Amino acid sequence: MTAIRAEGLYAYYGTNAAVNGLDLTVPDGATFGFLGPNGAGKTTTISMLTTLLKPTAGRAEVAGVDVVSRPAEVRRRIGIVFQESTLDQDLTAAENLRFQADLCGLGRREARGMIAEMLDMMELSGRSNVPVGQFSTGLRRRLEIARGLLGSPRVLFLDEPTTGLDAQTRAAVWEYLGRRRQEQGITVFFTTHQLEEAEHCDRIAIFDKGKVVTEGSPAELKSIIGSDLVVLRTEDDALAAEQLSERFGLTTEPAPDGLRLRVPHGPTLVPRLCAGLGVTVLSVTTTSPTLDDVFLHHTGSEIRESGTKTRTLSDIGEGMR
Ligand SMILES: Nc1ncnc2c1ncn2[C@@H]1O[C@H](COP(=O)(O)OP(=O)(O)OP(=O)(O)O)[C@@H](O)[C@H]1O
Repeated sequence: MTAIRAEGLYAYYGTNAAVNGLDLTVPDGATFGFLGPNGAGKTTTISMLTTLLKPTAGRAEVAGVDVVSRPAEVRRRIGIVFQESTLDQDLTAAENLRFQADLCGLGRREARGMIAEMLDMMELSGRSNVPVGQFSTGLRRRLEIARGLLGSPRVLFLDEPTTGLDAQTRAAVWEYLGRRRQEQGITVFFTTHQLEEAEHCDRIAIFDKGKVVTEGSPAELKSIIGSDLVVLRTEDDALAAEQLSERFGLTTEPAPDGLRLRVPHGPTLVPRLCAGLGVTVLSVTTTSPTLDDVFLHHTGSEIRESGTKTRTLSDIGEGMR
């Protein structure tokens, strides 16, 4: 079964198309990353798929149910973890979950069992009676995920689930989600603007300006870039560039860290290059394509937020192929 299917989905705020004709298919049981920069329309997409916002046009099904015509049924089959915390700070961890269990319509006995199970799985059992106001950001996030999983959803939606978490807590959250997915086969759909996070996915859709620009597994998407970046520092870079062009037909670009070139398979080619050059090689590094490269390749801009180095298409070798 398909967990999520969207066809020609649009969301307008006034005249601004936040989601601009989205087509999407998420297989059952997948961990699917919806990757895009700030303002791309990720939250708006999640809002439509979770029935919180009515699409301006188009249709979408979640767990086989239409989000517009049968919203209550969709809600019974999904869990949501919002970008901002929606926990009640004055209630304890267990009370927050009990409140959610009531909303899910779980019976008393069933609720008690599930709450204990969730707290245990998220390693929060020892804190069940602590008010959430006393929780760290990481603990709150864990509790929110526990709450999202409480009604045994078929599809769990998470909007930027690990934003603001340190690396250790982020890793723990992914471990919990992975375990849950294995045990219950749920589909995990999450948005992120952090490329490292997308490595946890079976599939990724790169989303920009309200549209999916490409989709596939991380490996498939990286293979589209198809080449490794080699940075070569020699005793005479100008001469090395000349020889690489004449002897190997390779185009290079001078950069502050050395000569940059793109080759199909760096580890195989680099020893041949070094041996064939009549210039002493001081250092050489080979880097495989990253999702950052993939994003840049498809959108012409970087996903990273301002304040970091701006790269251009030539950095990923667009001009060399
Ligand atoms: N309630 C609203 N009213 C008007 N415009 C909105 C509203 N919510 C979002 N937008 C606009 O729609 C576009 C998409 O916003 P959205 O929050 O869906 O993006 P996002 O990809 O989730 O961004 P972020 O990563 O910053 O959360 C943006 O231009 C935003 O300013």
